Amino acid sequence: MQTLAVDHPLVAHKLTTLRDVRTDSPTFRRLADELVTLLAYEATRDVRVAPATVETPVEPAQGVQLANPKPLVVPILRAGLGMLDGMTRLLPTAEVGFLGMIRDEGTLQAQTYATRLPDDLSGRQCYVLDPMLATGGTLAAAIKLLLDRGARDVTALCLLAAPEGLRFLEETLDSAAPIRVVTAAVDSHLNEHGFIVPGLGDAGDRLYGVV
Ligand SMILES: O=P(O)(O)OC[C@H]1O[C@H](OP(=O)(O)OP(=O)(O)O)[C@H](O)[C@@H]1O
Ligand SMILES: O=c1cc[nH]c(=O)[nH]1
Ligand SMILES: [Mg+2]
Repeated sequence: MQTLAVDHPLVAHKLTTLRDVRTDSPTFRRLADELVTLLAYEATRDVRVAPATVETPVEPAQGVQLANPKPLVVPILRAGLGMLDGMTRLLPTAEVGFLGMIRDEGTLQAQTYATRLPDDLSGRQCYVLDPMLATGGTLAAAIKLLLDRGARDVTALCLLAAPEGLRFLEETLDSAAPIRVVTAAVDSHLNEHGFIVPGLGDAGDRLYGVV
């Protein structure tokens, strides 16, 4: 597994405001959207393209276009939805699948409550969106689901990752498939409630309110 913490002053600047407890939901949503577009630039560095020719006003030019099958973007509901627009702005022809997962805040175990994905993911490059990689249970279960459907090339985009969660993914995922995690930062540790420290709190609640 490869982990990339994107080292860029704009990412650090936006992340700092995102963390701030005084940042309201509308601002939090806008910053999450902007951050994912910056992360997506790095996360799609190996997106597959095929040669293409276009007519410029002057003469034909050789270029590239996204190869088929098109990439699949998979936000993990609920908080991952806050990253979807930012991602598809950069990859407008990508298809979108959905996973609904919730972590039991007592046991810290992830449960899947919704799955809407293509049955066959062989040959698809998959981009999983979830702002928080804490214990890693949610992301590990999501990636396993994609691998079980034939995906062999999975990149996860997170706003924050904990070292414990990254280690858990390393230990539990099939190392034969190339898995990448692209994050805005790797934080210090998890607290006794499984929250990322210093973190930003509950990402779903900060995006959408407490339910
Ligand atoms: O790495 P883990 O320890 O599994 O925790 C991370 C998960 O917890 C949060 O979702 P949550 O369960 O709060 O659901 P929500 O998006 O509906 O708020 C977050 O968005 C991740 O999906
Ligand atoms: O810090 C954390 C951990 C899990 N889920 C969150 O939203 N935040
Ligand atoms: Mg939540």
